[in-house]
Amino acid sequence: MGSGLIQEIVPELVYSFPIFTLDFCALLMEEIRHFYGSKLPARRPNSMNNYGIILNEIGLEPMIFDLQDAVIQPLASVLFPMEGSELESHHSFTIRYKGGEDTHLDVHTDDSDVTFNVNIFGNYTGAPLVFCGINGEPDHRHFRTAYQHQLGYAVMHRGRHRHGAEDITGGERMNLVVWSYSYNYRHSKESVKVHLKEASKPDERCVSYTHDRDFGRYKAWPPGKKERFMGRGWCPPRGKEYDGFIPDVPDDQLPHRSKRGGQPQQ
Ligand SMILES: O=C(O)CCC(=O)C(=O)O
Ligand SMILES: [Fe+2]
Repeated sequence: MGSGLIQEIVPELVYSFPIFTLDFCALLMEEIRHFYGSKLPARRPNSMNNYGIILNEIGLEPMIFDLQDAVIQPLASVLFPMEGSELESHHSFTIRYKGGEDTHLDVHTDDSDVTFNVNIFGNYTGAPLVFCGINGEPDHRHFRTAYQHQLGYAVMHRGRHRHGAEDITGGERMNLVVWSYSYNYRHSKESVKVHLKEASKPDERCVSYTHDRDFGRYKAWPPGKKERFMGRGWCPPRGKEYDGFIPDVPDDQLPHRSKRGGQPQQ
């Protein structure tokens, strides 16, 4: 931190630093475009991402382990000592936003303990990465900052930090994302999820159509999302709503009231 290379984007929560040279970004893009060109079948990295590739499946697992050992682990143990002191596995993938394809990523938390996210193709406009609060805290749906990716720069944050990517307005953005896991953290009492009552109504930029019960009160539904998600959200959990909360669909009108008590992630 003292070197000035690592910038604190949200104090104590989100950091950014240069990591890949422009040549390396171009090489990685070449490899990924070759894979797209091959038309080989690809499983998608998660349910929110239709155009990404799982990097282990195109032979890049050893490279990502090297990256985890050399960069992610040493930084995570200093920046996020509780979640990041012993990272031993990862799920790594690319994400792509482009007009006519996925244009954004709904607000969410990651199924990771520490997330490392580098921009590897930057010929685009829009698509800021929005950070809100830590999942379960009273202000977890309050806007903190909008970060504009820079080519070759990484962002690091905890998996349970609520975030999302807003619409791309032109060009194409591609990022490499590494979700790292810590067995020890996952089996510690610190990782037990506690959801506190929300302090006040959410900010418009922090509501999620996938997860929230009151999305429609704050934002217009993107095309096709209302039909698919309205009445299916879990957030805020019942009993933890802010004063004055009104859901999009009252509980007694929910056709498929979820029996799950938990908080689904991506
Ligand atoms: O667009 C971004 O940079 C965020 C990607 C992200 O949050 C994810 O893939 O989980
Ligand atoms: Fe994410």
